[in-house]
Amino acid sequence: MSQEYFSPKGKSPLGQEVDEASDDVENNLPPPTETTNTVPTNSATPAYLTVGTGSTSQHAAHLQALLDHDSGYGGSIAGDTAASLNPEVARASSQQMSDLDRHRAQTGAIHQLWYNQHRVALGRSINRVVELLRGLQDMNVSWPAHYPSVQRPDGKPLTRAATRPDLQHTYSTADDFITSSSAAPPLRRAMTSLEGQAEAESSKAAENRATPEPRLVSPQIAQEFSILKLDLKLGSLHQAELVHSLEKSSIASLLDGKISSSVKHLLLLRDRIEDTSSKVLITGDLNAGKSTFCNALLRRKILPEDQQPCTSIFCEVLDARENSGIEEVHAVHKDAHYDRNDETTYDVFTLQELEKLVTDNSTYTQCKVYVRDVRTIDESLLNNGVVDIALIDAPGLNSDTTKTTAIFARQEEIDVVVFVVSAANHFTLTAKEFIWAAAAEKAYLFIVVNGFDTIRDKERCQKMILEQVAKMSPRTFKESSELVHFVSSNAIPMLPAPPGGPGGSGSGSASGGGGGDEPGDDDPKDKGKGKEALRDFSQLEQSLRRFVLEKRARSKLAPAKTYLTNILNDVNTLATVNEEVARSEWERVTKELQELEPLLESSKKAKAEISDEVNKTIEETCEEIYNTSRRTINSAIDHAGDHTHGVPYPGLFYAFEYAEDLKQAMLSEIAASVTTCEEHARTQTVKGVNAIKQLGILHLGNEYSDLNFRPDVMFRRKRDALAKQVDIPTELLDFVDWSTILQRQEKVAGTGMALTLATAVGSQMIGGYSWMNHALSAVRVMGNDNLRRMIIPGIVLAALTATYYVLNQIPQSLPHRLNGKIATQLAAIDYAHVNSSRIAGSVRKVLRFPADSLRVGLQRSVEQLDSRRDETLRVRAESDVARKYFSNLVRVSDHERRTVEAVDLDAVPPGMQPAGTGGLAVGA
Ligand SMILES: Nc1nc2c(ncn2[C@@H]2O[C@H](COP(=O)(O)OP(=O)(O)OP(=O)(O)O)[C@@H](O)[C@H]2O)c(=O)[nH]1
Repeated sequence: MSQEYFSPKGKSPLGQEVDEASDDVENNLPPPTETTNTVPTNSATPAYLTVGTGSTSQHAAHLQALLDHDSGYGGSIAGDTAASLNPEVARASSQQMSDLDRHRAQTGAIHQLWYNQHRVALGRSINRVVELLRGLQDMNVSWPAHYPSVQRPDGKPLTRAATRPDLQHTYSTADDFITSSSAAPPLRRAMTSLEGQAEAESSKAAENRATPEPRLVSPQIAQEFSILKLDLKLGSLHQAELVHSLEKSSIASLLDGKISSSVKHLLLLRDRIEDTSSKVLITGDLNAGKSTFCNALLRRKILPEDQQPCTSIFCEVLDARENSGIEEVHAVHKDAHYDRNDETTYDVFTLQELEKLVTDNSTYTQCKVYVRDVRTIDESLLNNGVVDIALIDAPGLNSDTTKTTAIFARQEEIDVVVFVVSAANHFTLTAKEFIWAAAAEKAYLFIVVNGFDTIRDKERCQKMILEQVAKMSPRTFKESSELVHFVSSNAIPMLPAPPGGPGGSGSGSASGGGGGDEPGDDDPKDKGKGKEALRDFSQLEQSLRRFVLEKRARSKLAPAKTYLTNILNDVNTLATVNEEVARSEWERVTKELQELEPLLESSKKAKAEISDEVNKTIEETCEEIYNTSRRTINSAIDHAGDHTHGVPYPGLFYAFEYAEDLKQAMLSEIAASVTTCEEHARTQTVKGVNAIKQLGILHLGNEYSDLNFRPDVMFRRKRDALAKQVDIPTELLDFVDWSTILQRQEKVAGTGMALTLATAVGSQMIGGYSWMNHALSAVRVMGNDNLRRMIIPGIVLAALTATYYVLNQIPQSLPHRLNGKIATQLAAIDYAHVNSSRIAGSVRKVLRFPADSLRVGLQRSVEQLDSRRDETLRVRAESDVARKYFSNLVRVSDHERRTVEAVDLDAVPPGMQPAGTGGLAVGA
């Protein structure tokens, strides 16, 4: 306990000098009219009230109440220890103090209540935002969230006149967005097809489609996003190139990663605001005096100071009470998660070994330095009785460490970032970069301009530094009197170290310059400077204490509030964009569906109708071809014997050859009729194919695949050769055309005996009965003798005549005779039917190809329309869910954002006076 180190005589641990310094400082205060201090200086009121240029009793009471209430140390005494420990003084003011105590307790309670309200409000907001983000993550899986894209492929920014739906940078707020979206063309997902494009597109299909233009955050929108902004500074690729190269799925997974880390961050923030400890990160340029500043805060030389860069690891200075009161160093192993109760995660060193430890950074990345703060709870930062504070001395910023420190600073457990800058060097580029980054994360920075003792023109230095601060962190500048301090850390005298502890030899720091007992300090000029430096430093300490303690709502809750506001802004922007996209997609697919439904119905109907029509066409064509072929072939068979086919009759001796030639000619003629039928069938087939093709083009358009029909290939195999295989042997009787002869005989009967005889002779050959009757009647007419004399020559004559006649009739009779035989044989094999069927069959086969193709095409078209409708329905359902989800998200995130914004951390708790710049201490 710090009280342990109080002088038994009631002296300050600093000795008389401190009292003097305080007195001197008080003497330097402006007249009471300017800074009303109603608290008597000899009261038990903290002596720090006398430090600075002015304060009010309310603020003193406020801080004291805060300390009393929060610390549980009751009316702990601060500042002027001589006065505070004087029992006389305490007794004299006991009555007055009891009122003051009550007031303090009251204001403390109010403050605590006020703080708790804010803490609970932000804690609940964090829970709700985590839920929102998890919901968004789920949604991002089923409906990959759209990142607005306004970047044109040609790099030119979009104008309002641009036809493509876009997002303008004016969409920074929901209201702006709505206004601009009403004027601008509707937003679309970059992957969404434009209006008029027939095909519906699902998220999945969209994923697979090539990205026509970047879908990522445009430079403008990128400005809008702070947390969900996708970090594209990867590799050597230029950001624009990277944007172009990313697919929707990649963006979705990048966003998912961002949301996950944001949820993690929020959970840590929640833990953090529930936690009563506070961490102060002390960072700055190399050799700016960070370690010296830390030591000055502790009033002990704990951390090594050197003119050359020496701090290479993060040193976290904690109250030794957190380590069972033991002062030691825990050097945390690389990659190990520090656990004080697990000694395998660290090595233990003494405080004296710290110097060696911080300069050797090969083994450890950070160390925990447990020290006993020798100061009182109202002076001490570590041992303040309210919250557990840890000071973290970071390595100096350089190109290697800046990123690490920036990451460190961004950690949610860092409540306050104290930036130490050398008064001589001002802000370096690295320092500026760091502050810019940190200012985005932490609402306020605490800036310590160190080494002020080395500056001659102090005013100019202050002016220049403040100008720089204004540019880098306007909010910090606005409260510069509280947040920007010009000090000389090495001028702060060290207190005696607690028994067994190092540092605090009672002298100033190594470089001297400050108070202490060192020789030379007797110089009144130096003494004056030392007191001035001490006063400035005390003011800094008070501000820092206020910043960490009194305003811990701000320092502790502000990061949570800032982060919540930022993430809710991002979520709101993202939700607004996606609601628009989902709505326009829903409208598009709904319209598309209205066109698709009747198209599908008519396609189905057309498919059935066309199928019937094509079947009918095929059947009719084939029937016509069959009938025509059969008629033609039959006719050819019937009339094959009507003429000699140009075959010359070579005479009796070649009658058999003649018959053979004739037969072939007749068969050829019949075969030719088959070819004619095939020709006809070919022509009809071409017509049929064309008719089907027309139907295909009409109903399927370009999708109808032409089968490249070649009519010349039809009927290549001569199946009609069958006719040539007809075997008809020529017989003698074939040469006699009995029917002709009989006709003739009937015409000439009774007119010539010779003919009658010849006929009779001939009839003998067939043994006809009627001829006998004729012969008997002739015998009766001529008498037996005459008959006997005539009979022989008559018979000869008749025979000769008949032979002559028959031989003469061959060219006329043979074709008929042969034709009859051929017809009989062809009828036996059903030649006409077989060929007609074959031809019609071929035609059917040929026509079936385009018909089947048409049917398949129509079926495919119906199926495609069907699946397009299903897909469109799916997209509509998806976008409907997305539309409702994002519209709700817009509302909820906006409401939540307002709830968070309503948590006014800067406001003064009700019933309490403002504790700002006019507070306990006025800045330098
Ligand atoms: N004149 C003067 N010198 C100072 C002041 N503060 C620190 N120094 C000196 O500056 C040098 C560097 O101080 P450190 O505290 O080691 O600086 P640091 O920023 O911790 O250094 P690294 O952590 O190594 O970057 C030391 O020699 C200090 O004595 C100051 O206010 N005035």
